[in-house]
Amino acid sequence: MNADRPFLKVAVPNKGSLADASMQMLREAGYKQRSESKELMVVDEANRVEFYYLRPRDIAIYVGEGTLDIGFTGRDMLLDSGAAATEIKALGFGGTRFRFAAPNGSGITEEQLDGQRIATSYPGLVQAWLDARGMSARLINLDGAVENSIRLGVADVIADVVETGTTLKRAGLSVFGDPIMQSEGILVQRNGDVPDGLEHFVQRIEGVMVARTYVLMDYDVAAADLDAALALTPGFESPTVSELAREGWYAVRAMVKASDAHLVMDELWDLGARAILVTDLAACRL
Ligand SMILES: Nc1ncnc2c1ncn2[C@@H]1O[C@H](COP(=O)(O)OP(=O)(O)OP(=O)(O)O)[C@@H](O)[C@H]1O
Ligand SMILES: O=P(O)(O)OC[C@H]1O[C@H](OP(=O)(O)OP(=O)(O)O)[C@H](O)[C@@H]1O
Ligand SMILES: [Mg+2]
Repeated sequence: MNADRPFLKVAVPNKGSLADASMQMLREAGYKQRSESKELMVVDEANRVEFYYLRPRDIAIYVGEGTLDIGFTGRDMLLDSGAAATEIKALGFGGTRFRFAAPNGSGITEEQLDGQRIATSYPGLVQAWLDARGMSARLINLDGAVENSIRLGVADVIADVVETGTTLKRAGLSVFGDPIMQSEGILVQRNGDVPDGLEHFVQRIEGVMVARTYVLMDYDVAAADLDAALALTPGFESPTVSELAREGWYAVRAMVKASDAHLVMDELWDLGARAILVTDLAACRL
């Protein structure tokens, strides 16, 4: 199958918050992944894909330079890097906000950032935010643990990734102003470039995302209640309706959002549907 096409080269985070979720998604999509954390690359011969394990911050750069075809990274890291790469798919994990924060009770506002020392690991994002407002500040570029920088006297405010807010709270800091951006794990490709094999790769990832979010629901319903039941379970495109051996009854099969499944089952039951079954999806191609 596709034996003559070149191997698709895919960058995967080797550590950090996106690494496990990216590898898990790839495994669910049927790809071979590394079995121990020291492996730098894996060749999946059967699927004609090579996986390279890299720092998440570097991934958009490799893809933008054309060394690798596509990669898993964070939206914040892509924009911070300024690499010639484009987001092609949001992946539904690694959700964070990028925000300014200052010591509790400081009362500082965004308008007062001119001339301040701002510590961050994302200088590209912060500089773009300042430029857009015609402001200037001294950026203190740190590798990580940015929340410590104010206490240690190298900065007045920070701009950093916030997920639960626990790290900020422990450091005695509070966010101020609007979020600079919302981030999540994304798939990136080189600007304007559609490498061979990309379509199937993206379809597999989309299949995993749908299989995670939807369940398959089957139920039996009397003809008189069929329309009301179908309105509750419109499916992804259209539900399958088949006649039952029992006169005047139908069997229905439809995809339902997993988060709504129990509510939908309650409502179907109330309108007279019976034998309501829910099945997890292992994979799909829609
Ligand atoms: N606590 C978190 N929860 C979820 N996603 C996060 C969290 N921290 C960072 N991220 C996201 O993960 C991506 C990579 O950040 P991460 O902190 O994993 O990289 P890093 O700082 O280079 O690695 P490390 O922290 O291991 O040195 C970014 O897009 C970021 O928004
Ligand atoms: O809001 P929270 O749930 O506390 O998560 C946010 C923290 O997680 C990340 O740190 P990480 O562990 O990646 O360390 P780093 O700062 O050294 O990158 C990020 O840089 C914040 O510090
Ligand atoms: Mg980090």
